[in-house]
Amino acid sequence: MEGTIRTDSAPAPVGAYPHARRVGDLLFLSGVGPRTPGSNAIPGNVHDAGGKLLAYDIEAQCRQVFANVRAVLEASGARWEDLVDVTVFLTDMARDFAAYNRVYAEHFPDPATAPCRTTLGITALPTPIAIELKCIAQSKATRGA
Ligand SMILES: N/C(=C\C=C\C(=O)O)C(=O)O
Repeated sequence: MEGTIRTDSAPAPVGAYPHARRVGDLLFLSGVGPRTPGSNAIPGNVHDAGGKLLAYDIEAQCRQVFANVRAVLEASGARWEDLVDVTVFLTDMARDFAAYNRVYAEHFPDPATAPCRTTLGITALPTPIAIELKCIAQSKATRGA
């Protein structure tokens, strides 16, 4: 079955898009960052009294963004192992690649079964986050939405 997926288990979209869309046996996820579902808080972010971002924790953001991807997959009836392609956007490649790469490997310990991956450095993301993931999974509609 084809259609869109939206779930309260992942951070609310910041625009006019669903969390995911199924087309045949493929599931396309919208870009998702490390906002906490419900509160929208970004784990590890430190702000001054005026709300200016003073510091962030890339490891905490990585762990939350992977949790958010998992939540969208599960809401779609898919599993972590169904991921086939992951595009990762980092706002500061020089500062964050090593920590991100380490946490990534914890989540995909075996390269033989891991999804394809592409990592890009970009100048900005729509929310005050340092990482965003764009994922495609293969998952039969019979397993879920
Ligand atoms: N996917 C988009 C933004 C996601 C932001 C976030 O999860 O914090 C978009 O604007 O296309």
